[in-house]
Amino acid sequence: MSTADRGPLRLGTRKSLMATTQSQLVADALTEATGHAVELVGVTTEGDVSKALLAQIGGTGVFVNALRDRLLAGEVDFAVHSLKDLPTGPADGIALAATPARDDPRDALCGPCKLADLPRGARVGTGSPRRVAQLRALRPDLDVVAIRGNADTRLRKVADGELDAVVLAHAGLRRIGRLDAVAEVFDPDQMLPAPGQGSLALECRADRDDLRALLGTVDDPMTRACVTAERTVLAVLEGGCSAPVGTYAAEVEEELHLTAAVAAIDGSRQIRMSASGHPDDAEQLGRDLAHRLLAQGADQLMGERD
Ligand SMILES: NCc1[nH]cc(CCC(=O)O)c1CC(=O)O
Repeated sequence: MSTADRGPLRLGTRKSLMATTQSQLVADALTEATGHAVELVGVTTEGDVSKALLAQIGGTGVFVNALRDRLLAGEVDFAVHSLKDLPTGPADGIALAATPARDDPRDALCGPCKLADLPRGARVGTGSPRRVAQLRALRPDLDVVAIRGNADTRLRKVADGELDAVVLAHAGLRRIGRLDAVAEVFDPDQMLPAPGQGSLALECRADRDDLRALLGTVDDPMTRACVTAERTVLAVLEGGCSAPVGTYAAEVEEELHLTAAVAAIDGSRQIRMSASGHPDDAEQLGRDLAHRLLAQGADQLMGERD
């Protein structure tokens, strides 16, 4: 039976506002491009129910595995993930069918003022070692507090006065309609985003060639090149989404320009490097840059915890 005979395509998604919003965006783009109706199927993942800090429950895969299980069981046709939540390793039987055009990949400070204007010792919340390390490098005096929960919950801690500010992904804030909370968008020179941040991933079963072709209609090749370079850095450094690794790849005069940094969690040191190459060589570009970081002592920096 071909895809066209099955009725609406079933899109597996997490149930948070951010997830359903980005899934609906993809659904609409697919319907527009192919004429196929798409229906959202909400799935609860381990990352949605666990109260542990992401770094403690292992990070990689907690938002993703339940969706992949539904794909493999044939209960949904494809899934939409935030690409930065996807582990870098391949998943058996699963294909990355498309990476749509990327949203703003940068991090944003949400609070009453810009980072430089926060008072000494201000309490700033984030659960990500990458953001912790870079915040401490920028403002060693801050009290950086570990938090988790969805973006709305984190913003509420600022509104309630429990925290002075939080750092969140600009793309996610836009998707939940909360750009009003943004006081400052960090330039990648100040804070390098997580590999794949701001980008979405469409996955389906690897044996569904019909679906792979259909989903490929919303793929953006330059986004794929950028996130491939970024995620290859992370893979070579053997870090998950909770590693203190920041990356940023973008098209500059038809070349792919990649910057990556590894930071000590206490903010005391950072190793940062850049490289350029052809977008077709994105993986090689990422691999070479990661090896240059390792040659400068990146693995030792990442091993340090406080
Ligand atoms: N860690 C959870 C997560 N996964 C994707 C996003 C934001 C949206 C994106 O990067 O595409 C977020 C929230 C955040 O980091 O602020």
